Amino acid sequence: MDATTVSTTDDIWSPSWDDPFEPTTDRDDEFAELTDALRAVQEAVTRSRPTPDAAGRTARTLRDLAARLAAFEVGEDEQISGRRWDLAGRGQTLTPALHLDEVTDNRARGRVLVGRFHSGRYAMNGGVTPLIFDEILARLANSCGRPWARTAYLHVNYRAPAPLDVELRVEAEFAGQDGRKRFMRGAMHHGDVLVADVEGLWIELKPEQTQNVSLAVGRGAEENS
Ligand SMILES: CCCCCCCC/C=C\CCCCCCCC(=O)SCCNC(=O)CCNC(=O)[C@H](O)C(C)(C)COP(=O)(O)OP(=O)(O)OC[C@H]1O[C@@H](n2cnc3c(N)ncnc32)[C@H](O)[C@@H]1OP(=O)(O)O
Repeated sequence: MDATTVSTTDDIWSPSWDDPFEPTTDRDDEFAELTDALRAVQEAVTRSRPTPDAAGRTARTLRDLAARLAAFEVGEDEQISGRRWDLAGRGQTLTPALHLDEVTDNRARGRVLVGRFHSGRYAMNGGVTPLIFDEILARLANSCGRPWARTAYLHVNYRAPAPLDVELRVEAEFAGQDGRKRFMRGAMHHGDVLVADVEGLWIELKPEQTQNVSLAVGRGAEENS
């Protein structure tokens, strides 16, 4: 079968794959594998032009997987996604996987490669650049045991289109502190080309600001009703 032929036969779309919910012992980092696979699905869906039949079958498979994972649902403080600090991408798939090579108390360096899933037509989508900057600046702002701080602003300058499928270098610098305010700077390069730069402000949270804001919003709504 050549690469342009789309097969809708059952041997392709009902593969005899391992049941992912059967316990196995031969994988050393199953959750990392799960998020890598999810990224692969995001990329493959974006790159494909399936027949309606193939799209429908794939959708049913994905919905089935979502329903089966729902059996393992936990609260946000117990979830793994976003909290795997040891992994590029932290076990989440919203932000492209950022490989951090260095984080000190005042500098951070990393690498990222984005595919067509994050494309804004032949170059990185403009909303993705702040996601990557937020990731590296937040990691630096909150590094070395500093109390938690949240983003107050990110000012991004887009200097050149960011190419897809090549490694981009991302750097961050702790530019200064004034009380609870932490001033951050960052830049993204492709080779020698400056793709974007950023200034950001992080504000150290007061203890009451580290609570679950969704619950606070819910309480407010009840009180107001
Ligand atoms: C337990 C939580 C932990 C969270 C952190 C996780 C980090 C994990 C690390 C790595 C992960 C990788 C990636 C994940 C990223 C996650 C982090 C985000 O993206 S956070 C989501 C987006 N940001 C928000 O949702 C903030 C929403 N805004 C607020 O909550 C408040 O505005 C807050 C806390 C930022 C400030 O509110 P106030 O009431 O505490 O502060 P006031 O007293 O108004 O201001 C303090 C000083 O800051 C200045 N300021 C505040 N906002 C400013 C602004 N926008 N521009 C300029 N100055 C501002 C003020 O003028 C003031 O300055 P003067 O002390 O008078 O000199």
